[in-house]
Amino acid sequence: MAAAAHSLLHPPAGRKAPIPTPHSPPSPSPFLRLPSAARPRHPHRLRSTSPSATAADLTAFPNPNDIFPPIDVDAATEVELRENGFRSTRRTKLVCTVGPATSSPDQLEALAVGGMNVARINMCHGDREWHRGVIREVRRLNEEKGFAVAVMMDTEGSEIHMGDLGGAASAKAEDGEVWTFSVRAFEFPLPERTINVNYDGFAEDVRVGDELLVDGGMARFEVIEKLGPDVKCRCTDPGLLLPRANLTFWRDGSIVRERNAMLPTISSKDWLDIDFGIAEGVDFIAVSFVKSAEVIKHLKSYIAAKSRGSDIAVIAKIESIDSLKNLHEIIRASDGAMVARGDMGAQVPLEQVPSIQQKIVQLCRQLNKPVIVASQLLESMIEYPTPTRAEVADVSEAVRQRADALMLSGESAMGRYPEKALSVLRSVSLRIEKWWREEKRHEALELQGVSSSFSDKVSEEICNSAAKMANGLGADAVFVYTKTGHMASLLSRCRPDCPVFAFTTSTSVRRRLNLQWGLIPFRLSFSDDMDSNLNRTFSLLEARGMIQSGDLVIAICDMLQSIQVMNVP
Ligand SMILES: Nc1ncnc2c1ncn2[C@@H]1O[C@H](COP(=O)(O)OP(=O)(O)OP(=O)(O)O)[C@@H](O)[C@H]1O
Ligand SMILES: CC(=O)C(=O)O
Ligand SMILES: [K+]
Ligand SMILES: [Mg+2]
Repeated sequence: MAAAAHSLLHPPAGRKAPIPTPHSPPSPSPFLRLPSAARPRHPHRLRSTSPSATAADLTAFPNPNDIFPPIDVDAATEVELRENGFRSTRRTKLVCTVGPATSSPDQLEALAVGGMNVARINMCHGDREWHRGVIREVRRLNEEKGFAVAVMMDTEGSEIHMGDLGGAASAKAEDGEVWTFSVRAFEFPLPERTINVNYDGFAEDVRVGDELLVDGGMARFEVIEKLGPDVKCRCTDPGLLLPRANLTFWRDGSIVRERNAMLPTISSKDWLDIDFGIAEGVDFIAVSFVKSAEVIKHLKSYIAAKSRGSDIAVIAKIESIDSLKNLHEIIRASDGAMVARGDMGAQVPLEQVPSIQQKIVQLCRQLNKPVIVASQLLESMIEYPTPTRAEVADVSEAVRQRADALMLSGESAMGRYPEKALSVLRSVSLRIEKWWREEKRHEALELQGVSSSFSDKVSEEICNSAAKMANGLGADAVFVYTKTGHMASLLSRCRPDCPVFAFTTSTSVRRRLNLQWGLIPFRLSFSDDMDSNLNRTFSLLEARGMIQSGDLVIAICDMLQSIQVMNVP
């Protein structure tokens, strides 16, 4: 079960060189104060256990709630902090798609231990009972084992896709074979070389000569004959057909969007799934094949009316040509975005995907929305225990772009090495983040203002200043006390050199912050008296060995809009 904390690729990164921190006692006023500069410096001691302590540590650890009820942090994050030290702890968040390979309690726990921040369930696959089982198991792990894994539900959407393969896990299409794609309702088992298509207009919309792509080109066919509901196609590029694989058809080099362009983004099945997600209290709903901002606004107001007070975040999946056309409005309307490269690669030429990815990542940062880079990051690890060099380079690039989160799909859902794949994401993230900090590769990205009200503008400026001060002073951490999570996300947006400890009273805000770069969300009740908040936090964290006397902390709070700079007493 132990997901190795450190690299499969490199030896464990050694302990980071000691970071000098100035000493000074905390001063009493809640406003901007600096520690006295000319104090002696002492090396930052790391409260390390063994370098590869993850799983063992977690099982050896009693449930933190039993001992320290007033403060909660994700158990695996706490271990990572000890292992890597404050400043070197992982910033990039990790999303794992749960599937048959990872849905048992032990498998889910292994992913949580391995650093999964968000568990994704894809409503294209599995049934209601299966989804409910996974959601409840994640919640149970959180409660009983001290994790804070969030749950993301990903809608099916109503793009054209194949049906189930009559129970088969996959089917192989060979060069030259003739397959029938049909809109007929078949009894199982399906006739040989027959694929059911979910879109009723399919047989009318396609023309002889069109090219049919399965999963964006994993297999290709040419339409050779139309016979009522049946469309005969010859395989021109052999490949593996997976149940419910996405289908697109192309004519004269362009994707065909006939009447299927009118399909709703959220189908009637999706609405039922969304009701289910709201009832089960998922943290994120990712909307597949978003075409416009309207659908996001519609869903957000539905959630607000239906779930009164709960704050499910809506993530726009950018995976179609229409979503690229309306990118700004869609992202502005959403609580985050996903670069869904799988289907996107079926709709735009593959060579355009990398620049689109970079554009979306930067736009999300500008608009202060978390962004997930998804699909095929470690595709070969579905079958093999080590990634290809090219995959490692791809993961590195997403980390270097400072995307908030990376996502595993088939690698964790149905691959042979889910924990190893997660461990690769972890070690590559750590290594590239460290490289970036050491090289001080501060990007040219100039952050523009995102706030509309004056009060928000003040918060934004405080966050920008706090991040800048943290970098300039070599702070060990920024502490942010936030009711809604907004100030924490503004800090994350600045991508500071040290981690951000985000204290929030709400369990759901805390789980939502799991998706944002560099944030370590804690649940803590706090007051509007910053001095007492800080003293309480210091003693709680010190008792847990998470901070120690002398650590330099910059603290901000959304209620007071103050900045304090102080050493842990
Ligand atoms: N709940 C599940 N039950 C069975 N198989 C699953 C499940 N979730 C995922 N899979 C398998 O893992 C593969 C990759 O998962 P992923 O979530 O990326 O789906 P996808 O079908 O490729 O579509 P998309 O991500 O575009 O919705 C799927 O094609 C499917 O074979
Ligand atoms: C994740 C997803 O939906 C895609 O890449 O298509
Ligand atoms: K989906
Ligand atoms: Mg998709």
